[in-house]
Amino acid sequence: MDERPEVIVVGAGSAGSVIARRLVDAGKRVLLLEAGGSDENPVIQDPARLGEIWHSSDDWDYFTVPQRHAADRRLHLPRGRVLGGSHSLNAMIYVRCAPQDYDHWESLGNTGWGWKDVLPVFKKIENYDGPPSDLRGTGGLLDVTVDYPLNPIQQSIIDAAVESGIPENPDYNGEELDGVARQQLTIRDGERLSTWRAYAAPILDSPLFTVVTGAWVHRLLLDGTRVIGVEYERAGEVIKIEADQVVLTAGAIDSPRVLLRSGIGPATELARLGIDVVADLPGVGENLHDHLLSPVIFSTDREIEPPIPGTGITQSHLFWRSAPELEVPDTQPIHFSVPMYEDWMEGPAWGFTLMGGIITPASRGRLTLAGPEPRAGVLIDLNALAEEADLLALEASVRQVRAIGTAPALAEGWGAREIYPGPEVDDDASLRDYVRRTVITYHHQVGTCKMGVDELAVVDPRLRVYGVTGLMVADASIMPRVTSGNTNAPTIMIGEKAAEFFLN
Ligand SMILES: Cc1cc2nc3c(=O)[nH]c(=O)nc-3n(C[C@H](O)[C@H](O)[C@H](O)COP(=O)(O)OP(=O)(O)OC[C@H]3O[C@@H](n4cnc5c(N)ncnc54)[C@H](O)[C@@H]3O)c2cc1C
Repeated sequence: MDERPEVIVVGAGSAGSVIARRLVDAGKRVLLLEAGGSDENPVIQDPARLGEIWHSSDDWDYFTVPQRHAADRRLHLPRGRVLGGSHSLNAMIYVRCAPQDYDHWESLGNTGWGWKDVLPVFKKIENYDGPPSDLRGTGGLLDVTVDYPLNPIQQSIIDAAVESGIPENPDYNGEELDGVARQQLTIRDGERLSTWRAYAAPILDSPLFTVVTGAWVHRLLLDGTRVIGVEYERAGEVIKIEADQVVLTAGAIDSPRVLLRSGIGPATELARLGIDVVADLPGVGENLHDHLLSPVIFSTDREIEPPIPGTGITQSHLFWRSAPELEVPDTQPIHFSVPMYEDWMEGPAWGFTLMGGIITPASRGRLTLAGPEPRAGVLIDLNALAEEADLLALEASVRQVRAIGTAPALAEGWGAREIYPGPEVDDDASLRDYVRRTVITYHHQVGTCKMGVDELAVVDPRLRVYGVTGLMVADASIMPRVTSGNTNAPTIMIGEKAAEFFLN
């Protein structure tokens, strides 16, 4: 870019790609800085190869600190370090989540974020190929498909859930979430469709748009409390670049990381790290939370087919309330056509996995810098399963999917036999122990730069960072409370809202 950018967007992930597109469309000169590289790797584009990218150079490959309530294990937190961000390595499931989630955000003082406000944004995003509905969008940039072939085991899992008393829901993004359903996926022509591909890549020819990959932003540049640009490292060189505005879209781990390195965060902690305090914002890195899973793995009498080309290893899930009085479903089991063994597990090559899962966690953790240097790393404490309520809900979800595995469509249709937890896990205490030993992330970290009007809020309801000017944060980190379901669609919505705020 020869001319000075008007806006620097940091991170070409789910939200950043959307914001960049909308700002360029509105005539802004945008520089998009992405730490990772191209998304041309065929593993990324093939929906069936989900997971192969973990621990590769396209994964930030974060780990938590040992989790006290999860058998002292360090949980792996893959995050996309590549164009498309985590949308380049996620399961592509599109869930708008519950209307009550957004009404709750609004009730916290976040005017403009209620369901009535965000529903039109979701409709604008979508190009949905399911049955027509006033609640769904069809002209958006992001293809959302339900029109794909199901692996036979996935159809049997849906049938078994119905046999267990769970209603089938033809559109969990419609009237209500509850029920078992085939997943709606962001796939186009059999290939992953990230927001990078759907929004940003088509405007690469624009003279207003510059994308720099391999550009790892170390910190913000400030003039007093005014953000005037960023400092980034590329191929060993440290580069400073100025702009009128900076939008941080580095995700729930890296956005707070950049803020902390820039002196924006809890004053006492920054002082301890030897970082000059620019703005004392005690909420930066706090309120970290995530959805959690625990696997139930079954063997089968007959071989399960590998994924049909262009489809993935998970194609169905269900939303269920572990207590009927709950306002929204608190569990979301997800179903895989393969056995998802942990390192210490063994079993046959084919089988299937029903993951028990919780989506309204009460536990809250935090993250902070391990040291002041960019490479010092980050200490991530999810505090997984710290709250009894989370354990109870996850145990209920595991019990439910164990029962689904015994329904005729699976037990008789496939000879399904539970191998993990297995028959020896037959009472409450051993189930609790199993859940603590096997809990893993659902990959939905949020909340570390939360939006709000209280003393722990990092951004205001228009996503401007408190205490400084010229800076927005607009990604999954701003969610005050995680949505009841997968976080990609909500994050894309946040990107769209951020662009609207920026331009108006
Ligand atoms: C394995 C996995 C599976 C998932 N499955 C699903 C799913 O099926 N459905 C769903 O709804 N959600 C899913 N999620 C969650 C969803 O993908 C995320 O919530 C969403 O992508 C978050 O978007 P974001 O914009 O906040 O961050 P990201 O998409 O992670 O984008 C952040 C970007 O910023 C870049 N970046 C970070 N730091 C810097 C820096 N300092 N300088 C420059 N660039 C930087 C990163 O490389 C990245 O490209 C999954 C996540 C994972 C990891």
